[in-house]
Amino acid sequence: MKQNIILRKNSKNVNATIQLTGSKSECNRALVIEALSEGRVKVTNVSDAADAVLLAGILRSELSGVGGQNSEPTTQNSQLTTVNIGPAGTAMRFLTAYYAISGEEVILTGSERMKQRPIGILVDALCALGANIDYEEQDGYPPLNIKGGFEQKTDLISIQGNISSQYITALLLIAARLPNGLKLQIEGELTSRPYVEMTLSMLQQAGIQHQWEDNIISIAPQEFAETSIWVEPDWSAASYWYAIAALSDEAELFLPGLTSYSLQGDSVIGEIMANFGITSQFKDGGVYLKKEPKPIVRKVFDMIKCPDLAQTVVVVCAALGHEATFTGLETLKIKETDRIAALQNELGKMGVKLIEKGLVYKLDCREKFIPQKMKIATYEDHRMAMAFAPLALIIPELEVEEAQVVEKSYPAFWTDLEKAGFEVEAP
Ligand SMILES: O=C(O)C1=C[C@@H](OP(=O)(O)O)[C@@H](O)[C@H](O)C1
Ligand SMILES: C=C(OP(=O)(O)O)C(=O)O
Repeated sequence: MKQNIILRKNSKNVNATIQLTGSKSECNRALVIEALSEGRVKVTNVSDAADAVLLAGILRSELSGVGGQNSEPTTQNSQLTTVNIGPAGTAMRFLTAYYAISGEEVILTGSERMKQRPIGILVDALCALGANIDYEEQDGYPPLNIKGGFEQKTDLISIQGNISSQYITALLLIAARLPNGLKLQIEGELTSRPYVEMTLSMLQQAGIQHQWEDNIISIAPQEFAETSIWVEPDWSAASYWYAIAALSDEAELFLPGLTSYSLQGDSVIGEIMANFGITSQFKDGGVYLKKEPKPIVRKVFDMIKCPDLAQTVVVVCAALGHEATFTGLETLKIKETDRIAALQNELGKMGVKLIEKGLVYKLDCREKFIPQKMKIATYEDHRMAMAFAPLALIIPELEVEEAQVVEKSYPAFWTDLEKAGFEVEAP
């Protein structure tokens, strides 16, 4: 279903309790751990995010011995199983490592955009370890033909750290199941570092120990523990509620289940949004957000540890006319869309420029205006839809194209906005 929606919000006050679904990142790791543990580890609070539901469908049908042959994303011709993970980047990367050691031969593919998202660094690392993987179309990109017959050639692998942390996570997830374990040497800067820490913490919850010394992470061959992993609510999803609070006159929001000790690096949104007068109070098993207006002084935001928050924070700054500078946006061009170009196009509709100067991006709000109506294109990117939606607090009629994109990580987003007093209508 492709559907545009129109958002309106009569008052600038927001008061609601919103139960967010489970973290897509945590859930995707937990599902791979569950599958690799052959059922010793159980996942609870599985996310509603479409990417996680898809991955659960694939991996849980494998667990039950069906081999996924009749499930939706998995099709079988005479010899080969094809697994299609659509737009799910983490699932693509994690399954590449998973199938590399599983012994099955599969074609692993995804959406047209997925075929433009690089995977060569991970494939090279897996092949150096002993996997047999061929490219079906373009070298360095999905679809992949992942063959059986893994024979470990080495336990020491070097990997470039600045393109995507997902390659590193994918390798760490399978490390304990490798006959000789893994020593992973990370070369250069490590982008999205909290996601690697999340992986190691979750492996630890599942009984897998590691050492991290300088730039080498080591995991010995080990058995998974008999345990369960509870998936926390999604802090990246929470960021849109912080943005709503930041653009409101008065906001009192309660997000149950979120704690200050999260595995998710995106929990830093509380600290970021404190600059915009949003307080976070952790009590009653969740977080209360409150607007306490104050002048915005922070001028520089480094997003290298939390790239998924970039669109949220850039849009809030643009809406408030706060001419901030952003760093750490290098990975945004290879996500669901080129997020830099998408931001530039859509912010341009309100006269705001996002100017690229090498690795630094500056917002120029000198020609900013607030239109009566604005139509936002979403570029098959859930975060474009959700990051721009809070603008309905300042733009009388905000149309969001292909609003179903939110399903990737937060399917209830539009109904949650209705709960908070937004009008959500078909055009
Ligand atoms: O490991 C993960 O769950 C993720 C890592 C990040 O990707 P990169 O490491 O490619 O920046 C992030 O953007 C993505 O949404 C989820
Ligand atoms: C980049 C993202 O996801 P993925 O890489 O898993 O497609 C995201 O959710 O913002």
